Amino acid sequence: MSETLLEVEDLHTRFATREGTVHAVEGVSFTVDKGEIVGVVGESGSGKSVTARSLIRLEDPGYIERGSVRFDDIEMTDADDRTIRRVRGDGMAMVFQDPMETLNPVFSIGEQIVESIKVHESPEEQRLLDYLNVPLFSSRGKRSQMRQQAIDLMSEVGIPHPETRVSAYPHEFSGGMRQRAMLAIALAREPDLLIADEPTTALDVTIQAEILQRIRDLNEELGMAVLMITHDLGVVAELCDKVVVMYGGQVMEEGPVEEVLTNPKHPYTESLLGCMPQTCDRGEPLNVIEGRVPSMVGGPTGCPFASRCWCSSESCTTGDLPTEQVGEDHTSRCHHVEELSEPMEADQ
Ligand SMILES: Nc1ncnc2c1ncn2[C@@H]1O[C@H](COP(=O)(O)OP(=O)(O)OP(=O)(O)O)[C@@H](O)[C@H]1O
Repeated sequence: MSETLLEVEDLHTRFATREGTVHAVEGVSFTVDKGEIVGVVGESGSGKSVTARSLIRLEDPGYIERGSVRFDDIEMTDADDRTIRRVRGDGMAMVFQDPMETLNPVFSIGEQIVESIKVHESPEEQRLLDYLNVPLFSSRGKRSQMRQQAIDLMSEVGIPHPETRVSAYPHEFSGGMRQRAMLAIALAREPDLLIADEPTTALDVTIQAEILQRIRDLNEELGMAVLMITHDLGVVAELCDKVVVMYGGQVMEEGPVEEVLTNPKHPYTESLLGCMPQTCDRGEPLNVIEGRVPSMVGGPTGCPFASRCWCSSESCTTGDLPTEQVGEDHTSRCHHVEELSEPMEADQ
């Protein structure tokens, strides 16, 4: 039986703004099992990044209002700084869309990977010795061993000539190489869960495919679970075991990838599928979902997708959404699941 690694339950994350309270994450629940690859998909502004950041307690300037994030039996929502640091040291690691958010321009890539190895090997000691201004690994042997580890990690993520590039600085790397370097920094912590927030969005398709392949290899070789945040259902289809479809800060549909993509049970998922280049006619403009993502100020009333949905009714504009069990491990939060189309034929 699969073992749950991460359990998110009824998570609410808010931002206090001048316009009012932004309900960025509104009662999100899902799980990630050990070794599983889960995709979180949705349009821009649907709450994917804020959800991901809340898991690893990087929600600031937002705040978690309520709900639970249990990682390997640790409750993250009220964990102290030491516990959070320990989890970030070797439990959950995050890769961001913009590598410059993580990479420090004044240190070489190699130094930054070594720093990550140190944090993984000894998160508590590191902190104390940093405070005392004493280097943790002072012996020459240990230093060269870690440098070699950094080179191995760079080679692992597909950086060519790692022996020379270990001394290079972030500005000397291309976008794709920076993304790989960031992956190496995250992997140095040997995380049980890698959270990857749109790690390939800014890259061209060939490099995107290579990085996704690396992530899949690492998942298979190391048994590392992955939470892949993306707006691209193609990435989900290629990489993930399970998918969580988000809209308006809420989970609209969740289930095994093959099942959700061939037999969607939420109009929003159907709409997203209809916008994939693969489902549009050649030479024709891509489909778009009419209307706009709703403002999240003040929180939702009814289904956030109601104003853009072809099958919405009065019941959709008020009250809470039902969670309908539509298959084994497959749920949809829609009043009209029965009205949605039949499963697609395999040859379609
Ligand atoms: N610092 C902030 N202050 C106020 N609101 C914020 C802040 N960060 C995010 N939000 C709001 O939270 C909501 C969810 O944003 P989030 O970045 O999680 O969406 P997303 O699905 O990840 O989109 P994208 O794919 O563009 O990153 C949006 O309405 C956004 O405007």
